[in-house]
Amino acid sequence: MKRYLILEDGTIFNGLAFGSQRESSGEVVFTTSMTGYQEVMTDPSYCDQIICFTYPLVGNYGINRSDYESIRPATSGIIVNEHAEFPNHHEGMQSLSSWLTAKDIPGLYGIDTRKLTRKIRQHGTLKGRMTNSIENAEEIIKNLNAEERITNQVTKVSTKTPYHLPNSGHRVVVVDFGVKSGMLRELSRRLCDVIVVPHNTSAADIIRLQPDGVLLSNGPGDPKDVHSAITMIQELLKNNIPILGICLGHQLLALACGADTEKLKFGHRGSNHPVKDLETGKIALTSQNHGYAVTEASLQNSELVLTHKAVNDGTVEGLKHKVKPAFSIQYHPEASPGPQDSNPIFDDFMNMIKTTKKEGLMQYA
Ligand SMILES: NC(=O)CC[C@H](N)C(=O)O
Repeated sequence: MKRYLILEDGTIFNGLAFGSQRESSGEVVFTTSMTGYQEVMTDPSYCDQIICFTYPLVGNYGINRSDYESIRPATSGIIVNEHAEFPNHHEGMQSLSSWLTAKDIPGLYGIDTRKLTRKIRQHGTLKGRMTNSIENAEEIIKNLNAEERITNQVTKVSTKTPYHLPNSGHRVVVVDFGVKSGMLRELSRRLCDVIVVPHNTSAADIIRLQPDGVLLSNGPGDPKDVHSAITMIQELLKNNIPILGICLGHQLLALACGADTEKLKFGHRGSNHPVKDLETGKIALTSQNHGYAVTEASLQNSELVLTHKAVNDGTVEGLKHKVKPAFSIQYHPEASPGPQDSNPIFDDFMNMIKTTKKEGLMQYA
């Protein structure tokens, strides 16, 4: 069956359908990850986005039990050059195509994904619609241009109720803005007693749980949509609760500390983004998925210090608080998918918790 991608600038890509028959719209973004498509598709930060994979063949090892980053994928659709109909891997449970059908996610294949990627790089991310016919293309293009930006995706993907992953170590409250399972896995590996709470939980409710530390998770959309998080974070800082912010969590920590964020032209999505640690001069290859970034110039008026920078475009990748036990990074130390270079970030968080506990700085009232 034919399927089309119609972009807001009027471009139409003709391809073929796989997965769900449903038509859908979203912000069209590209990822340069060469493997790890299951982790990418199930990362809640892709909510309401259509993901174009630049790697030409996707699906060759199928879908398995262990690579989920969330149970309910939130992506609006995927675009590949070619998908493997007959995957081959000992852990593979089903093909990409049958999984997309089961999850009601539309797929488009057989288009020149290099051309689409170049277009996004030149123009910036574009709104698009995956359709099964182009009869109404003009109207669709008009609607795409008239549509407001999608907002408040965090409310769609955050847990509605708190849940507990009991263990014997530090108690870490994870504020779920769309958390990837990889972050929970990394905390559990370090024996943390994890309590995951909804995105709009107040500081008072978090403090009542007597956390040794708080992780502000990744999540979809514009950080400026997540108003309730700002006062929550400011209160936690006042009480000296150790904080690690990752991706959206990093952007929210920045907003709470007086810095600003901006939308990047086409963002960073992939598993090969070099990031420089400004203290050590070392470069790590990192996994990334973000469309917004903290504005470097805005750090002047904030309580934060720049710690990491992207090597490719010089944007802000890491921050730490001048006096409070809090730091944050824009990339993904849990990888999933991607290189493990930054995994010690979770150990840095554990050490910050230990020091703050030893100094008896946390206030729970
Ligand atoms: N992965 C994330 O947390 C992404 C953060 C934010 N939604 C952005 O696109 O920049």
